Amino acid sequence: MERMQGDGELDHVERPSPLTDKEKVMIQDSWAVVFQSCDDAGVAILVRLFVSFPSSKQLFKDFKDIEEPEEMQRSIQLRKHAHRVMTTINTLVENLDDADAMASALKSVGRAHALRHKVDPKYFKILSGVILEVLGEAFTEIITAEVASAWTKLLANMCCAVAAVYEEAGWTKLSSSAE
Ligand code: HEM
Repeated sequence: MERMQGDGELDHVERPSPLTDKEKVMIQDSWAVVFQSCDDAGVAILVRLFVSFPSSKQLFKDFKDIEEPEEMQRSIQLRKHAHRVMTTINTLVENLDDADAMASALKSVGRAHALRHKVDPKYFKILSGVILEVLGEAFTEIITAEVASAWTKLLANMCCAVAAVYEEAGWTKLSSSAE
């Protein structure tokens, strides 16, 4: 059964305060460990997303009808997307001090998902929660409450930037609420 989810309306995305230097270091240090298992961690995150929020897999033609997590894990399309998600997060982490580089990475992700893939922006918010959940479980020693709160800020910034790109691209509530 689908877990509860936000309504994903673009005007409800609040921009968090900027990351402090201490938070940036916590993000970089924890990511250095997580990124060593880039593909495994990425697949675990996406499988959790698609199991907990089945409506989020409807746009992936190769596995939209698959329900078994073990079978999902074997999907090349899922693995490819997991890799893309993780490498984009890596770009964000590498550019925490370069707002333009971060904005440009998120602009291309936002435009592709809004215009080409027609992904409801609410899934970016949902994915952020799933990332925190899975990393918190898999890296208990590393993702302390303080580190998790720094990540929450970074992911909220990501959702905010993506929402702004969706708005710019003319995404309408009509298509975002159709479910
Ligand atoms: C941090 C978040 C995400 C990143 C960095 C990301 C990254 C990407 C990239 C780089 C592509 C290929 C883009 C292109 O066509 O030029 C892609 C494709 C796609 N993404 Fe995402 N994505 C994210 C979140 C999501 C979410 C939340 C969904 C939906 C639940 C989603 C659904 C799709 C779909 C349906 C495609 C096209 C099919 C495919 O390439 O397999 N993405 N994504």
